[in-house]
Amino acid sequence: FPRQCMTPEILKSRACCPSLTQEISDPCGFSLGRGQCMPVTIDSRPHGSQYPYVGRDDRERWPTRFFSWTCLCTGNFSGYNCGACKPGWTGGNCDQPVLAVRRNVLDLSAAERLRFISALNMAKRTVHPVYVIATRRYEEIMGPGDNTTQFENISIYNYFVWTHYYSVSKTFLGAGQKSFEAIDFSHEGPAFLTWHRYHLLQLERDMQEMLRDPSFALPYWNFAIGGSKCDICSDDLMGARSNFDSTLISPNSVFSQWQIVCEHIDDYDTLGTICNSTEGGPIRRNPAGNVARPMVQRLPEPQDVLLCLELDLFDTPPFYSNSSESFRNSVEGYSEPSGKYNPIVRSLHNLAHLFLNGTGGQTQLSPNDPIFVLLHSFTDAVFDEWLRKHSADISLYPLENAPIGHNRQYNMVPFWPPVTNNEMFVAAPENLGYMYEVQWPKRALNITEVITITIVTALILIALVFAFATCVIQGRRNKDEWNQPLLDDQYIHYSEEYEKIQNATHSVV
Ligand SMILES: O=C1C=c2cc(C(=O)O)[nH]c2=CC1=O
Repeated sequence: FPRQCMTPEILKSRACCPSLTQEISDPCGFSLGRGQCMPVTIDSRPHGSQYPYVGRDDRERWPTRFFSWTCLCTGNFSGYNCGACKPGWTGGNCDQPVLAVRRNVLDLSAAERLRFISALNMAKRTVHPVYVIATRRYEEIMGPGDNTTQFENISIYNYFVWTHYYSVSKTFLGAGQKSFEAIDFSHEGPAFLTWHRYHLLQLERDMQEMLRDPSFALPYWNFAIGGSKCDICSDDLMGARSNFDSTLISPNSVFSQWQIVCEHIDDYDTLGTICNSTEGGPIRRNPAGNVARPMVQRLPEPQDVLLCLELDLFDTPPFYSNSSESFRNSVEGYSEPSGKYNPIVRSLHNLAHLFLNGTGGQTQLSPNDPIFVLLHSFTDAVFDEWLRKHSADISLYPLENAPIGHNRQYNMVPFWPPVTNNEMFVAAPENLGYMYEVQWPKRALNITEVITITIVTALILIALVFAFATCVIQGRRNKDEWNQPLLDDQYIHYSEEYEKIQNATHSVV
């Protein structure tokens, strides 16, 4: 939540509507016509049966356990106090369009690579200018004393890690009780794509602000290249493998110095606490090194992307990790790329995570490895291509009965101000101020097409051979017919000459 809202008084008031001017009684830039303080709207439709509790988790009916009033901004204004612009707009009045172009990280020049890595490193070291994180559940958020609350500052990049952690953490059911595990506000459901889209957009916008460059764009990693080589694991990009420890990053990369957050998952679950901003151990990464699971030692194939793009339905009941014929479940990677659910399969996004075999392969920790940013940028590019290719309408996104957090109108956890899944189910270039520069692979032919083309080619060849043979034979015949009279003429001619000579010879003799 915004730092400004974390005083005991504002928490108790249940309204987080900061002022944009210095005037306390002017919430949300109201006097400037930018917005006003309004009640939060929440999704009240039924969710799937996977989560059986009511009132046990702060993330239910998000964000109303904490706040029921928020800034609602007008026109192109947005943000926690309506001081920012909607994605795609910039300038003091948010009336200038801007488009960030997300490119293949391998296409960046040496200077662009350096700039991107330095920007990530700066985000890792810069305190988030707006948001602070809760380190306790709501029940324990106040104190110690009357004047404090359990919130901490965090860096821009670690905030990106923390929001992912918070969305996937288990439900604490009480001391000594096992936490409830079958809950995930950002995976295994339709919100997987919309949630991660907003997650990236938030980081991109935070970095744009940090760099004062509204056109800064996150690049992507096309992980669908097959084989077992991590092509972005070089020291000028995400860091090569260390020569000293094969599960660490080379000391020549700045990422070898990054320390991860949220690594004590078991402690949080047992104590009922929440990950804080304390940094700990290094990023671990061992691409293609999971010898116990040969299936995750290879990256997805280019054709896998094309297969999932063919699926017409965005998601299918039960809108979960066992959905079949679902574009979302295929690109997320719990089914075969062509849509068939298979419990032992890991494909596309999941396979890319598991291939990394380390920090980037564990859901509660994965964004600590900056490869996460590039991996999800490509996953989002596939989502955007699917939206475009199928001219997708919001009616394809389930309104109800998806797992908790995944219904169309649910406010994505833990983002503030509230933003629904609905709002991210739109084509990015026209609505969100960014686009992808991607060369999609060419479609491979299916078996019927291969057989048809082989037969047609064979028939054409036979026809050509036949036509050629006919021409040759015809040519010979014609040649005979043309030559015959000439020979005959000549023969007669020579015969006559010969006879004349013979006669002359005889008369001489
Ligand atoms: O970070 C992630 C790690 C994952 C591992 C799997 C899996 O299929 O086992 N899925 C994951 C998603 C992640 O986001």
